[in-house]
Amino acid sequence: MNTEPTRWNPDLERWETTSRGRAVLTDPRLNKGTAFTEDERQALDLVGLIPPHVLTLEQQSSRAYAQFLAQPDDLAKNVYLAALQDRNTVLFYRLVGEHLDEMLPIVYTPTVGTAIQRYSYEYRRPRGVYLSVDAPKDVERSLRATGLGPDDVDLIVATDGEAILGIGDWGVGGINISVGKLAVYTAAGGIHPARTIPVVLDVGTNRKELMEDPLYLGNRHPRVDRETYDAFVETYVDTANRLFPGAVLHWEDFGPDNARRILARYGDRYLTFNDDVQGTGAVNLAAVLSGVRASGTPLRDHRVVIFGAGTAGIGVADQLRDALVSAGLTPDEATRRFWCVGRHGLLTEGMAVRDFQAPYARPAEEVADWSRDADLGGIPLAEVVHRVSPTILIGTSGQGGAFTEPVIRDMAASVSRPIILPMSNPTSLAEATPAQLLGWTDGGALVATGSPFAPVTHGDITYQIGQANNAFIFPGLSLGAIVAHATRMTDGMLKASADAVAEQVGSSAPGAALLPPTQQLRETSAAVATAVARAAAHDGVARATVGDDIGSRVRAAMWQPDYHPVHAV
Ligand SMILES: NC(=O)c1ccc[n+]([C@@H]2O[C@H](COP(=O)([O-])OP(=O)(O)OC[C@H]3O[C@@H](n4cnc5c(N)ncnc54)[C@H](O)[C@@H]3O)[C@@H](O)[C@H]2O)c1
Ligand SMILES: O=C(O)C[C@H](O)C(=O)O
Ligand SMILES: [Mg+2]
Repeated sequence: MNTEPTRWNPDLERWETTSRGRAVLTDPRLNKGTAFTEDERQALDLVGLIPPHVLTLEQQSSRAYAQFLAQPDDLAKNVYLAALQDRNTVLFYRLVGEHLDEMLPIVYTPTVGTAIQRYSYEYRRPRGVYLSVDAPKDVERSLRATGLGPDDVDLIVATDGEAILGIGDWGVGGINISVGKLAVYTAAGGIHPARTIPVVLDVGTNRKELMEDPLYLGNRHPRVDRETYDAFVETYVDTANRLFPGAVLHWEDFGPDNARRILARYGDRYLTFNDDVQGTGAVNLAAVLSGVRASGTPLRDHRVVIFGAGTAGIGVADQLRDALVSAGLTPDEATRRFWCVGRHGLLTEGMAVRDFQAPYARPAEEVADWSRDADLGGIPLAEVVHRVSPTILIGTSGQGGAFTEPVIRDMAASVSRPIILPMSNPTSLAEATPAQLLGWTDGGALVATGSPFAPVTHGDITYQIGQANNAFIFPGLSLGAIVAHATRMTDGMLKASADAVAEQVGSSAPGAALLPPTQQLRETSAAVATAVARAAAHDGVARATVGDDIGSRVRAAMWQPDYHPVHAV
């Protein structure tokens, strides 16, 4: 029996609650603050607990916007919005939705990175579920404590905090990347906020300053050994899947080995995906496809250098390679179009590489007379670019400024419209800024970046900078899977998401962005979800019927930030 005092009644589209008085005001799902109607105030025992005048949601939103603008800096804005989210779900999403361009960078990349680093200092209230490797027996109890039943959850985002954006290990503070991704899911993908759970798997931290910080809120020990780690992840997956069998399991910001191992272990058994590997691969493919269109050179003729051969970099390579195969190359020919550069330079045969990097290692004879850098212990980016003359250069290294002027000028010397995608986050870790890239290539570069950048004027053209961030993929990807009742996330669904994003880019006129504008993220996500649901049906993993009305079904499934009646029971 469900003993929760509050439930959403989907048939009557209203909340039903046995709570009264302050308990109603402290539940962000129910709370409307000064917008509670006279009748609700009477029925829910709120009379006298809120000032008498009733405001509309629109009035509340414009007041909240003024409060937001009055915050002194981006971190304070993030904290302000988090507090609003804790008080009033609808108002939070109404405000964020009305100012998506301005607020996405606050609740999500890049400011979410600062909020994670400052987590134990800015802490106000808990949000989400904190699972500790030291208490695996409590995993079930903690997930049940959400009060959600088997049919109540569409999506769980989990991180272990080891590889947050490009800023590394931030332990329990990682919960904020799960929270931030879910905010994007709802604001941009219309995922019902009450049907999601943010999770952090606290397996310790290797950051000494956190372990020694008296205010640090996570487990104060190093990350556990692999066996303990795997057993804990297994407990999480089993329990989450048993309690919430329909939910998408989203993995975020795991270290490269764990990210790949988890995906390999669970990808074929559950409805699950790794955002950094697969979401990033798909958004990169979308950016490349629209760049290729603008470059005038067919996809099958491109050469790709990827700087940063980790979770994201190889995820990007894998999906791009599949696209080259679809464009007519053999798998082997396609693989040979990639030169991947890691922390010891170009991946070459004979180097100690990770198994997922191995297919891209270049033959020793090819590079025999290429110059090496003794400090690096291998062939540096500049030499690779000089030898290869790539048409596409992608940054997934987390090394701010790594695309230097000589490297970019060298690339542009042989390619008139080089596609250059510095995808690392947050902003300070971008491999180059759009202004630099457009300056060094005299406006020739086709640029998109992982973090948001303002437009750049060069000569008499103003260049819009598309954001090659997986935020263009994951909301629609999961929404499509949810609407189709998919049982797996297939490669076909990922490819469909990339194609759908690329199709949303209308123009390849000079200065046009390679990706759709952030302000249109809701429309883009609806298009992605529709394509993904169709792909799920095509791949035989959809349990729901996916017919001609799928576009309208997707739109109807998208949650909107509007107040609904709160009914006293
Ligand atoms: N735009 C997006 O949607 C998106 C998505 C995921 C990740 N990213 C960004 O990509 C970056 C990497 O993330 P990740 O999850 O792949 O991390 P990761 O740790 O798995 O990979 C980083 C890789 O960079 C390489 N590297 C590190 N130092 C280097 C150096 N000095 N020279 C050359 N290579 C070096 C290594 O090969 C390493 O494997 C981060 O900044 C992250 O924000 C962007
Ligand atoms: O979180 C983002 O902004 C994109 C990506 O998942 C990342 O790790 O950088
Ligand atoms: Mg990430």
